[in-house]
Amino acid sequence: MSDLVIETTGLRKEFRSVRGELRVAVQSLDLAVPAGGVHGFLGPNGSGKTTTIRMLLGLARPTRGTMRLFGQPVPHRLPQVIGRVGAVVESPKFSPNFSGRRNLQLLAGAIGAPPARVDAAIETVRLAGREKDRYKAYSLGMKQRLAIAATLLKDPDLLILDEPTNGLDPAGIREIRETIRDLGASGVTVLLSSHILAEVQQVCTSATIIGNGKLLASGTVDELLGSGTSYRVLVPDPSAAAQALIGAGFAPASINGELHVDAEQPADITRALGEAGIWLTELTPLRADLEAYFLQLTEPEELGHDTTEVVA
Ligand SMILES: Nc1ncnc2c1ncn2[C@@H]1O[C@H](COP(=O)(O)OP(=O)(O)OP(=O)(O)O)[C@@H](O)[C@H]1O
Repeated sequence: MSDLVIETTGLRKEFRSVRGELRVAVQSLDLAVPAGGVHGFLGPNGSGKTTTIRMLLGLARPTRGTMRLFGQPVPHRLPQVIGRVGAVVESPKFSPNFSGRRNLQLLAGAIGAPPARVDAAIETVRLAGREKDRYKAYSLGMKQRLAIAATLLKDPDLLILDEPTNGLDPAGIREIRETIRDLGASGVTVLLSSHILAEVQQVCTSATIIGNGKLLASGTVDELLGSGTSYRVLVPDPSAAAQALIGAGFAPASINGELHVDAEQPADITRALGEAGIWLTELTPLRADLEAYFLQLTEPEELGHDTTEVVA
């Protein structure tokens, strides 16, 4: 049996506007989320993250393609696996005049979860000490953490969080990120949808990047960043340096009077130039983070929706 917690193949979702225009929200999406850790589902606004999540949870019907949760085909066998899945996709309805704890107790009663799980969930999302305050007195971040606590009541193996830090202030964002990291470390598989690159880089072990509903890249965050990086090399005599680098097996590019060189390690560049008697004035990594990579992948996609594959 597959050890993937989430698997989609050729997933596609089309919407038709009131004027009859076709919009392809998700196209040919192959998503593979391994068990354990926090998996980022990264894409700009409108790239199809929520639509994909809604299909996985049986809230929207795919136009085409297959989906599996814990190896079981969904939506066909969703009733058999949904008990293992917790999801925060939209703001859940809590009673404003009840405390956070009371709200969780009511929910636990409704789904038949053991009462002891309420306090465990409060502890996990770091609401202890504030659990007896009324829900309406909670900050947005606390409300979001209570929503996560609600999903923990059934002790899920998979937690799906759609943009959980949206609308939060920096302190709220930090608390949610710490909570998500804790959950990933505790053995729950988390799918974290986000349009924030830094968030995925900080919190996730692996990620899938989508743009315009299409898969752009997938792998561990380290793989996505790549072991090789491009460096900007500043030297007093760029043409002499370019000759030396070519002689050492590099392929330098001259861009606006600067040399850009791909290398596994910056020391490889320093050594090659040093051996030719050329001393650097500056050596700067050009793709130091996921952000540059993400922009490089998604920028052309921002131009418009590709509906060229619409013909069914
Ligand atoms: N019910 C719907 N009817 C028509 N179009 C829709 C519907 N739901 C989503 N879309 C369109 O599908 C595309 C993908 O939207 P989706 O909400 O899945 O993106 P997203 O990546 O979750 O973005 P965001 O972070 O802004 O929520 C968008 O162009 C959106 O307008």
